[in-house]
Amino acid sequence: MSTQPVQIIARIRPALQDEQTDDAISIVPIPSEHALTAARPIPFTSWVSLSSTTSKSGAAQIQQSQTAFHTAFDASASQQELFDRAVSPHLPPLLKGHTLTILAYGPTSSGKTHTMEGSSAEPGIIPRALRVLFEMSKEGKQNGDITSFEFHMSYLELYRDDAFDLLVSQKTHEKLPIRTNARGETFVIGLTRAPVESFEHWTKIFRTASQNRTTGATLLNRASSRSHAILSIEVEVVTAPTADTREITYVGKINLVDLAGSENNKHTGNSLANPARLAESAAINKSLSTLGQVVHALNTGASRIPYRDSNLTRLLSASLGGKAHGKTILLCNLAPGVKFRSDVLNTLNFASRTKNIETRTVVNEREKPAPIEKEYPHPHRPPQAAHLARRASLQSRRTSTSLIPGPGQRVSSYGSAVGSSRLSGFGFGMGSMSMKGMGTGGGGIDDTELDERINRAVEAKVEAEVQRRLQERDEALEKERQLKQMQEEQAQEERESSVSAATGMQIDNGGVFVEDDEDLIGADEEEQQEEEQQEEEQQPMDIDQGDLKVDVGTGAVPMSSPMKVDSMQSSEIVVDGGQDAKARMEELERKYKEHIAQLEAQLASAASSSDPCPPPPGVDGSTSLSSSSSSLSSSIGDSNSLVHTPLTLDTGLVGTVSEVSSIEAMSVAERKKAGRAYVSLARGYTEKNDLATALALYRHAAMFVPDNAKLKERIIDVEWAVKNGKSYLPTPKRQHHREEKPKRKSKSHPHHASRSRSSRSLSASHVPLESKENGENDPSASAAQIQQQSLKGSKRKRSVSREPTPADDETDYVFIPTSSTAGFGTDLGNIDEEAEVEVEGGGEVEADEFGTKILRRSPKKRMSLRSPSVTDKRKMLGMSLAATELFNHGPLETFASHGASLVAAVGGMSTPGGSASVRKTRRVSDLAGYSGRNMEVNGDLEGAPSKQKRARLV
Ligand SMILES: Nc1ncnc2c1ncn2[C@@H]1O[C@H](COP(=O)(O)OP(=O)(O)OP(=O)(O)O)[C@@H](O)[C@H]1O
Repeated sequence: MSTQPVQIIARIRPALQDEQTDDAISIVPIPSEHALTAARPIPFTSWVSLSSTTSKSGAAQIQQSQTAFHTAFDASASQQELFDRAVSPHLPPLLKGHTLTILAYGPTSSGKTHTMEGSSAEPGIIPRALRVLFEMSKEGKQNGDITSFEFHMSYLELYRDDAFDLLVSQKTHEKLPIRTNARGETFVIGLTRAPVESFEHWTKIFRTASQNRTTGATLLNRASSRSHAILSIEVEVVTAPTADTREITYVGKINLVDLAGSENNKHTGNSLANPARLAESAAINKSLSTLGQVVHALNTGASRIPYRDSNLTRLLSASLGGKAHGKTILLCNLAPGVKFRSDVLNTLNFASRTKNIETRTVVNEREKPAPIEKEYPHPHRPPQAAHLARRASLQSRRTSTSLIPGPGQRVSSYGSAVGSSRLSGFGFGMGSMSMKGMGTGGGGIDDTELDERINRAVEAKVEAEVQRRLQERDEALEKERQLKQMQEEQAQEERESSVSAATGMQIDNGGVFVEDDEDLIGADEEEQQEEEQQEEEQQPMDIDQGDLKVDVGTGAVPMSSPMKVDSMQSSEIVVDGGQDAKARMEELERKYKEHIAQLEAQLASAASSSDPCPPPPGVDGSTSLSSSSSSLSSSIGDSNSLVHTPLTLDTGLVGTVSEVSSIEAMSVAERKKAGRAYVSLARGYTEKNDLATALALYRHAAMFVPDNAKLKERIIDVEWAVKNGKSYLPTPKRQHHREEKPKRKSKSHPHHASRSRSSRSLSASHVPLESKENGENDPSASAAQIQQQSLKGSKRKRSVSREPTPADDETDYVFIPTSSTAGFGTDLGNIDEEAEVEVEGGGEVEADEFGTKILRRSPKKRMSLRSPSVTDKRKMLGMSLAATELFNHGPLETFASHGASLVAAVGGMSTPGGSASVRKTRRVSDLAGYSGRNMEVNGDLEGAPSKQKRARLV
């Protein structure tokens, strides 16, 4: 591919009327010796000499400049002479697929428009070139060299750097978008591409279009062009086939650019009085400045050519520099006179830089595809066919760089342009075209395809943008959701804390729990944790947004209606489900009390009879819990709805079918809890020496934990004692301090104080069972005494007067309720403070940090402190509510396995608290069975009775 420099041509116009003539600018032919003696002939023929001038002070204002031009025309040169010497020689190649670009450059009023367009009397380069092109085409057709030819034209102006279609009426034309594709090819979207039938036809179109161009009057030019005008003529010529070649289609193009002139506002008279004119001037000068920068960058070999800095340079990029192809002529119009000296100097400098720019010569041709491809489809294509096909493919590829579309679909609004269409693209470069014949030739890009490509590209970009925004929105929503979830979790934790506080259940370092028969059931620390975890997983109880939904796992009886728990209430659960719920709770409480009273009556009856567990009223002996016909579970609830079939387990225990099935449905943790509850209850009877009842309860406990060896041994021991009429008292339980769990969540809450008080109320409810019947050892009474004493003392350290009781010899530890004599409801007001309490009269009372005081009679034995986990508390609450619900509505099967044990455990400890003062807090927590389990004063039930134990028992 050959290259060629930009042709630099100068033309100085004659002085106009009223213009002074001087010799400031002169054209001097280059002496022959300069041109011919050089080793390489100098292609320039003329020098344009700019004489120096001096100011009044004598200093040189403008240095003399001599710029060599390929061709220079003085004021005497006619339009015809200019055309013949500078343009005409370059036209024939257009019919062979070449591209020619002519740029008219120079200051305003230097004769650019005159040179390009001219007048009817003195036509300029454009009409002359068109006439010649038509004539050559016709001549070629006449002599048979050309089969056919077609002309198309487009005409646009860049007004203030915006493109407007001059083939559209100025009233309706609108700014057209200019696009540059990935290959750096620039085109104008929607530009009309009008077919031209003849030179006359073209003249008519062009004349009308030129009237659409924006012009304005300045001091220098009454019809000054205010825009850059670009006329593009495409010439498609189909040559006739010869003996050696087939039919070839050439697509040549000539771009004729009439640039607006650089303006000196001092000379043109543009002022603030006419801001629009100033803006036009600024736009013109800016675009020309960018053009100069582009030329300078090309000259200096800069890595970046600022084509994109203006639409003018974008559109001229195909004619200037790197990717430019075709021949480019820079026609520098010069104006005479001192007045134009500086503008002329700038033009000369521009020309001087431009002449070093080279463009590539590219021929845009397309040979008619050989039909052989159809006759010899691949892979059986003969060598000749393959060669032709490859050649055609290469041609197509070469022409596929074209941005000039084929016949457009859009009908031009240009009146006389019959069959005209809107160009969807516009380009300058050689070979940058795909003409009408391209479609049949299979190469190039036609209008439709180009539009489709553009649409696809735009759609892809739009889609990508939409996707990006959607993703951003999704991310924002996800963040919002996560934030909301975090807030909900936080709120729920606070609610749980509040609920725990309301029920008297501590989340952190809760109340004191005395380890009872855990060892009997086998709940060591590790197992406890595992159990809690299991509970966490199995426990579907959910506290959400104030709705307390209770489900107690496998033995679950969901609440028929979620109750709102108002966490703001302390000391007791306040059912915030309206008056109905409140009434229902009161009804449940009433029924609960009735059952407690009933149970106590049964127990009292059992104690006075030989049957340790007499059936409740209305229940016959078949509904037994044990072989001794105890019917504790059946005594609770409506027994008529049960099928009580005695069932003997391998433990020797008997339960009902329904109860066994319910037990089977329970989780391991639930079974253990139920077992512990029964063991606790049994212990109470053991300590009352009601061994028959205790045995029945132990056996029933074994139904829940049939594999517990310790429990089996306990049963054997008790059976032995019953059988032999001996008393039996379990060895005091080994005590140990269970490590308190770290706080799960400790959040600052305004109700912490009340929460603590409520928890202490629960702690105060931890009254040992043995105190029930032992008046002297009644912890309530003791607590009253101690409390009265403690109130007299200091907050931090008080002396407590307490007389040793006989029971102290048997019971190692006594719980001292600190809240009230009844153990519930009344706060002392000083229980927030940790206190050490000295016990007068032997022993000492310790208080945990929550105020629950423990009388330690023997320093050898200590209480075991354990805090319930959150899971415990949840379950406690859930089970208690479920049990309460079961009282009223639930199936007895479930209640028999859950509620019976719970209520039974509660029944053994309720009396000390005083039923009259039972509050909801107590009711709920007690119903959970937790209090009964943990309040038990222990004996050590580890292992089978030793010989010493047996001896003692005997
Ligand atoms: N070679 C010439 N012979 C006679 N008159 C000329 C010649 N060149 C220019 N003129 C006259 O000079 C005046 C200005 O010319 P023209 O409008 O072509 O300048 P221009 O460079 O196009 O100005 P602008 O940049 O402001 O559009 C016109 O009246 C035109 O007829």
